[in-house]
Amino acid sequence: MKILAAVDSFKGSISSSEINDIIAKELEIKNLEVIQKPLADGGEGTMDALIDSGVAKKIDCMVIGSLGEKIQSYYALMNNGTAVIEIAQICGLPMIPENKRNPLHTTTYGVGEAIMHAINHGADNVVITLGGSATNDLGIGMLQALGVTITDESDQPVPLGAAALKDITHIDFSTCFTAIKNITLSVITDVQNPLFGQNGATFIFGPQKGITPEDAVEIEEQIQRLCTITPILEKYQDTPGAGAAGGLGAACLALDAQIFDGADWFMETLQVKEVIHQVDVVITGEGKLDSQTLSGKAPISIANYARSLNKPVIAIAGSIDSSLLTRFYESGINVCLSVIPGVQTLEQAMERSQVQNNISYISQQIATFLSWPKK
Ligand SMILES: O=C(O)[C@H](O)CO
Repeated sequence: MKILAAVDSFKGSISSSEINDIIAKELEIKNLEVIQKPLADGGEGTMDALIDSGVAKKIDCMVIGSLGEKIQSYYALMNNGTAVIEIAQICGLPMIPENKRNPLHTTTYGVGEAIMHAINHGADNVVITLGGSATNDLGIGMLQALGVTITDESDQPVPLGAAALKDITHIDFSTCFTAIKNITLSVITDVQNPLFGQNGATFIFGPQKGITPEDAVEIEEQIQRLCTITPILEKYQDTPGAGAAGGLGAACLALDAQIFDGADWFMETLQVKEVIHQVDVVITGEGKLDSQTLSGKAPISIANYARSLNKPVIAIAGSIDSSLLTRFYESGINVCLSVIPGVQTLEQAMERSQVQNNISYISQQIATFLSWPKK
């Protein structure tokens, strides 16, 4: 029997490749054949999943972090010339201490620097994964790093951070570096929100980044104003995903980027669908199987496709929202298994060696079941 192990990372605990390795080891003891595919949906862990699977190499780069200081970051450069840049590794919220979280001063400048670094390393296709940012600067920092002219009424470049949005009187995309016009730019967004409005970037995601209600109103007004003076931003203000990463989505769209669904892009890139054709059973899952999983996360994309081929799907997870089981079944998952063998605190259940043990435990159960009856 052939099995596909394609489980997304258990965020904050263990990577996709490590989980698949544990599953493969336990199943192979029972003489089951396992094909492994790392899984990600464009969110945290996307670059690592590509690097771990060997389809991309890790390229280190020094860029400006969200607080304006130089930081060591990296991106994934695939053998086909596609660079994948996870903005959460450059201006991500968890990268800065809580007392320093303030979008008035945080910037996306480093994202632009990473894009240029990748182009200088031969990338002709750059995929930016948006989400988990500490910024709300409408992508102005990134645009500045890419040569877009952004000036105040004295024709001076404006400082970094959303506090300077109010000073901008002129945005000119025509000065954007030619190198950007010569590559294909794509974005994968973690949310579908528009740029502004009650459901937009600032009001929905600003508070988690430390925006005060008063600052939110001011930033919102400035973003709307900048759209009215910049037709290319205005064009994309309502596009789903424009509000991702504090408006970085809109800035990327203005650079002519195409928006992709993260899970689909990943499955396509790692040819996961082709493998589903070859196997008898699919094992997928992620840290939490919940309502977010149902809104297009990678395990659901896999399960959907497997169902279309009539292949059974086992989903494993650290926690399962049991009120949604019917919806998981309808989406192509045949059984949802918790990896937790007994009572554990959240802290224990997320501790690395405990997670490894838990995944071994559930893999042994699956292996015993799938290898029956003994020949
Ligand atoms: O970074 C953010 O603002 C959120 O993750 C939504 O994209």
